[in-house]
Amino acid sequence: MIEIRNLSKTYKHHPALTGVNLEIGQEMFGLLGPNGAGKTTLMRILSTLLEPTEGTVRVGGLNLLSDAEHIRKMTGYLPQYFHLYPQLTAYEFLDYVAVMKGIKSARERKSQIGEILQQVNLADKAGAKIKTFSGGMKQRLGIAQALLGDPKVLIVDEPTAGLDPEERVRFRNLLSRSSLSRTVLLSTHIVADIESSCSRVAVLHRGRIAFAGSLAGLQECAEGLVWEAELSEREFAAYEPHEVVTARRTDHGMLCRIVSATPPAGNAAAVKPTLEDGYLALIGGDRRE
Ligand SMILES: Nc1ncnc2c1ncn2[C@@H]1O[C@H](COP(=O)(O)OP(=O)(O)OP(=O)(O)O)[C@@H](O)[C@H]1O
Repeated sequence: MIEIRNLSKTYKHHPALTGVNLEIGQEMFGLLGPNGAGKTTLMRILSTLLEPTEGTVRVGGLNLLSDAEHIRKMTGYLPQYFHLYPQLTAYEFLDYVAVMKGIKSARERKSQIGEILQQVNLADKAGAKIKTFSGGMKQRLGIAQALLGDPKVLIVDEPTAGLDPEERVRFRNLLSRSSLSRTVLLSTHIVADIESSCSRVAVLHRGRIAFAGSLAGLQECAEGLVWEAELSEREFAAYEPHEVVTARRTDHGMLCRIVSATPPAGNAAAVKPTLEDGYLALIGGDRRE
């Protein structure tokens, strides 16, 4: 559905994306990366809001530059930060967005909005003002506006940051359901969001694709690099903080999970990597920043 070839974006002299190649089918695809990796830049390009400096993007066979208008109609986008009108009701807001998206028939708007409000579980809040909504309800309304027009591609930028665990699960399930009939591209730096809902994943690191493939493949990036060891408090304090994934106090010191090419001294045991270990092994020392 989406084909990205040799894509680069430079802001003045700052390279935000360099030589990105990716293929995304009709699936729920995760884009993982630390802050500043270039996730938002990539999503804004795919949403036709930003022009690339170099490279080509095809969406459903159409070229992003020459068919931008067509692609915009096929794409729903939920940005990381978006403006909601607090004085409007959920229904009024969605009706306004639907008009902006070119859905001219009032009857068609009413039917779509009713259906989408059901999908995002806000049907009983249609007449409530947005200023009374919780963070999770606002995110669900954000997805509702992106779903208007039944887009073939849904692009969602860090949607779960700031949500409580229950709302995060609810939101992830909503995206999974949406991906049954379309391509969903989910950007996040929360590994658990990818683990629970995506079929494939790419890791963006300093503007480059460091990995693209299955979740099992990402996990394997840390094969042979993950250790569990009980460290004394002194050994623990001497450790590079970015190499310690978890540390729990015990009667004898600290029980640590460590991602490192060299095993910790003493009683370290090699353990099976998790998806998070694979991601941390790839982005490595950048966690120091
Ligand atoms: N308009 C801009 N002008 C100059 N530099 C920019 C601009 N927008 C982003 N950048 C820089 O480009 C790089 C990638 O930014 P981007 O926002 O795409 O990353 P991100 O992975 O989405 O990060 P975050 O999770 O923090 O939003 C960063 O170094 C950022 O400072």
